[in-house]
Amino acid sequence: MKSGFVNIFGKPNAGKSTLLNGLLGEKLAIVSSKVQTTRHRIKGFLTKPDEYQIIFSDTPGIIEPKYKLHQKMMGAVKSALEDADVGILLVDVKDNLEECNELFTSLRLKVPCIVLLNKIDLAEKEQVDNAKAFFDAQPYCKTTLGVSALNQKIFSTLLKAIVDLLPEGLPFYSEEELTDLPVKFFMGELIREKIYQLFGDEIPYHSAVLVNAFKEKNTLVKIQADIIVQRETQKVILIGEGGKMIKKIGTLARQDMEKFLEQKVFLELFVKVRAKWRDNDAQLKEYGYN
Ligand SMILES: Nc1nc2c(ncn2[C@@H]2O[C@H](COP(=O)(O)OP(=O)(O)OP(=O)(O)O)[C@@H](O)[C@H]2O)c(=O)[nH]1
Repeated sequence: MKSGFVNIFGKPNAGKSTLLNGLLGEKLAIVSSKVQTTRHRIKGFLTKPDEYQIIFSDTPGIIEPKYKLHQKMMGAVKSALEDADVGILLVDVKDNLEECNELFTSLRLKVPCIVLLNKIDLAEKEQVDNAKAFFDAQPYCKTTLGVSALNQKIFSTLLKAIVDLLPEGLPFYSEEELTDLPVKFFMGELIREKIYQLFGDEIPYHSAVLVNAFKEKNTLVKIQADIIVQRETQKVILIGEGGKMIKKIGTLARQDMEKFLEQKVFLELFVKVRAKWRDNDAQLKEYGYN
C-alpha cells in the first residue's frame, strides 16, 4: 500500500482546478477561464483499496504578492510545498517555458516532481516534444508527461507515475471520505464561481462569499450566504436591475448545490458592502483566508 500527499502547482490558468476535478470526478475546485480563481488549498482524496491513497491539494496560482490577499496565497503555496510527498508542476504547454522553469527553480523544490504539460490538445506534437526535452533536463523533474486535463484517458498513466513516487504507508483517511473541507466551503465556492462567470473583470476580484448558515432540514438544505463587495457601486451591479443579476447568481448556484448535495436547496443571498476587505486581516480571516 502506498499513501501520501500530492500538491498541484502551476501558474494561474494552467488548469489545476480542471485537472483536480477530472482526477477526482467531483466538482470540488471551481473552474473558470479567469485567473486566480482558486484562493484556498483544496484537498481531495483518491483511494484504491490495498493499492494507494493519494491526497491532492490544489494551490492558488503563483503570483506576485501585490495585496495582502496575494501574500496569503503565496503562503498557501509554500505550506503546500512543505508537506508534499510529490509535486505536480502543471504547465500550459504553450506558456513561456523559461519563465515557468525560473518560477519552479525559485521555489527550491525538495520533493520529487512530475512536470505535467497541459492543454496538449491545443499544441503541435513538436511543441510538446520540445517542452518534454526541456523539462526532462531540469534537476527538480523526475518525469514529464503530456496531458489534457479535459481528457480523462491519460489519467491512468499519470496516476501510475504518481503512485511510483509515493512512499509506502497506510491510508490517512477512510475510503468514503472525499475531502476534509466543510461542505459549507464548497457552497461558497459555487456562488463565487457564478460571480466569475456572470461579471466582468472588476467585480469578481472585489467579491468574497461568506456562508453564514447551512442547515439540513428533512426535505431540503437551507443555505444563507453574503456576497461581500468593497463599494456601493459594485453592490448595485451585483444586484442588477430589479434584482435580476442576484437572482441569476442564486438560481445557477442553487442548481449546482443541488447536484452536489443530491438534495433540494433553499438559497438566500444578500450583498453587503465592506470597504477595503482585501486589505483587512480580520476580514480576510472571517472570509476564510487564513
Ligand atoms: N483546451 C484545453 N483547455 C483546458 C485544459 N485544461 C484546462 N483548460 C481550460 O483552461 C482554463 C483554466 O483552467 P483552470 O482549471 O480554472 O485553471 P487553474 O490553474 O485552476 O487556474 P487558477 O484557479 O486561476 O489558478 C479553463 O477555461 C479550462 O477549461 C486542457 O487540457 N485543454
